[in-house]
Amino acid sequence: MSRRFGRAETTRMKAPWHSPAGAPPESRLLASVAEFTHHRDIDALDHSVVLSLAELIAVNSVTLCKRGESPQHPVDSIVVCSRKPGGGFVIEALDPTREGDPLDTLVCAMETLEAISDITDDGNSRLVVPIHREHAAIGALMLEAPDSLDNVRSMVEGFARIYCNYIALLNESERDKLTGLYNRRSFEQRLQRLLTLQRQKARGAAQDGEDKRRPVEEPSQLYLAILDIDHFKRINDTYGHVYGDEVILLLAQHMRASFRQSDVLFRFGGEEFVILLAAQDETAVHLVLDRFRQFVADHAFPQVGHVTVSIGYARITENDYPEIVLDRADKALYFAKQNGRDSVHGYESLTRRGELATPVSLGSIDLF
Ligand SMILES: Nc1nc2c(ncn2[C@@H]2O[C@H](COP(=O)(O)OP(=O)(O)OP(=O)(O)O)[C@@H](O)[C@H]2O)c(=O)[nH]1
Repeated sequence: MSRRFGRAETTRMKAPWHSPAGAPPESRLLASVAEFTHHRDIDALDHSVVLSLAELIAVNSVTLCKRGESPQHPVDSIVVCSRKPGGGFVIEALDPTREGDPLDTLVCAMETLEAISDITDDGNSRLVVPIHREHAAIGALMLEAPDSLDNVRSMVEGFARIYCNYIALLNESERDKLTGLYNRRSFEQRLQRLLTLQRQKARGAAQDGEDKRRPVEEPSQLYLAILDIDHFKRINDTYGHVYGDEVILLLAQHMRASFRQSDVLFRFGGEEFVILLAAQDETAVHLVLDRFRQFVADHAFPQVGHVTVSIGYARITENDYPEIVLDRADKALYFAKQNGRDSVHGYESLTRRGELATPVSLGSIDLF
């Protein structure tokens, strides 16, 4: 299989379940479904699905691709489980932004909602099955094997249906009911995913740098921003909670439309939102956040009219505890609230200018 997107995050795996030698195929199948639906964590579930299928069927590899939220980013994540020549499996998370085949084939199956059965350049059989719910694909499964995969197609489609139902349940527990944005519970896991993706991109960029034919991607930093609606209590008190809720909902929709698909948006509770975003540097992140602040200030909400927001942000590095970064961004937000609201402030620049007290260190806050 020609993989033009880069390799990353390798984990050596054993089969997750053990069915006795000679057990009937039905019990192996049930054992594998029981194993993957045991997971409550979406990344662990994804790994378990590809591994279970690779164990059940004599394949070279099983790929699970998850759909992105915009046409510019049709794929959100890709996980591949490959059989090793000496036995056992390797699971890799691949960079979903690299173009070419097999990404194009996976996207085609997701768009047409039709399974694709073909032969790869190196002569293997390939089966791509869309994972869909209510006429919309949430992803696709792709299998490659030396022999024909026609006889396993209905089983793979069954796996796709079970996976789809189960992921819907897990997704519900990760999302805020009013806005559909991620909730606070999913914050740490999303942050870890983003840091992993960041590492993959850095590695990919280094490889591209060695390969002079490829354009080098500009390095970027990760930032965490906390956005809070100003004087929200007044909105509730003046117009009632229903209009208050509508402001929260519309603001969330504007956030989705304004930020990049790769930025991760949370409603942390009440009228407070968190954004995880990548930017070239502090100037760039400030510009993006201030542009959104200005958009909100200029926008007229139904009935309520003009509303403003305050934003505080801080940089995230690999070694930071999430609580520390949240606390830094919160300090910058507090500064904005104390200094006129309707503004954006960065923790690092406030600290450099000596406008905040002592920088936040691990010993200074309660982690639990
Ligand atoms: N409508 C609605 N109101 C909420 C929700 N969650 C929290 N609130 C209200 O949001 C208000 C937040 O008020 P405060 O924390 O005092 O802050 P504020 O009035 O926005 O003032 P500043 O943040 O200082 O600008 C409270 O009145 C909460 O009851 C919600 O889901 N819907």
